Amino acid sequence: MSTISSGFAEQLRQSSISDWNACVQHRFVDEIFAGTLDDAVLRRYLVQDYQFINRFVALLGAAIASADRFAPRVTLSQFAAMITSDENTYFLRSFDALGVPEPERLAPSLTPQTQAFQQLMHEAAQSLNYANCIAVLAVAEGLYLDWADQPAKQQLPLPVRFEHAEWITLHANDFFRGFVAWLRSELDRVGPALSDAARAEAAGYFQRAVQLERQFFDHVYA
Ligand SMILES: Cc1ncc(C[n+]2csc(CCO)c2C)c(N)n1
Repeated sequence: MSTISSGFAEQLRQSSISDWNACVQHRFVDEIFAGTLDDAVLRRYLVQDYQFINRFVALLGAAIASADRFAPRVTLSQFAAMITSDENTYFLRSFDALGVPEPERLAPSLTPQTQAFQQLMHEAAQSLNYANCIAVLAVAEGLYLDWADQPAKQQLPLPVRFEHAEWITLHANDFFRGFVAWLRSELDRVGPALSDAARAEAAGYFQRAVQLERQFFDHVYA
């Protein structure tokens, strides 16, 4: 790694900076803040995104299992409890508002982009390697914090519809800020102790995740 002035988390982000910024500045982000997102786009996005949660919770479980000490197990368990309760209702209420029928909520046909992301989360979980798991979590969470919590966007009034407004506030709040800061501090903590090969492996997971995030945003417009 070339940067000496920053920790492992920031080195990883810099290694994917063009895809990272493309996500933060994506058309989807501008449109959800403006409240102008096309319902068909939002619907494709939410239907596919809802299929994340299953593998995502399994990935959290693998991070809990592979952590090197008790404190991170507690933090990750508390986060798992939150996302398996509060977040679920946003999807269900949005599906009601958008008229998404039951089969499409529960078992939609998965796009290649969704399948690729599921596969990545599955591989990271199966590796039972804490740095790999945290690298993928740091993208899935950190990128969402960075698009939702931009200072310039926070000046704007929230969009009127809850489907837009709550998807922003779910990812721009103090609890989520704290969790993302903790994920980054975990990467900084464990990164320096890794072998070069293990650090490269974790970096590979991180970079693949950022690429897939970008493709996921793009593909709901296709
Ligand atoms: C493609 C895609 N990438 C990341 C997230 C963000 N995310 C996934 S699970 C989770 C935890 C609960 O908020 C968060 C923030 C997403 N929704 N969709």
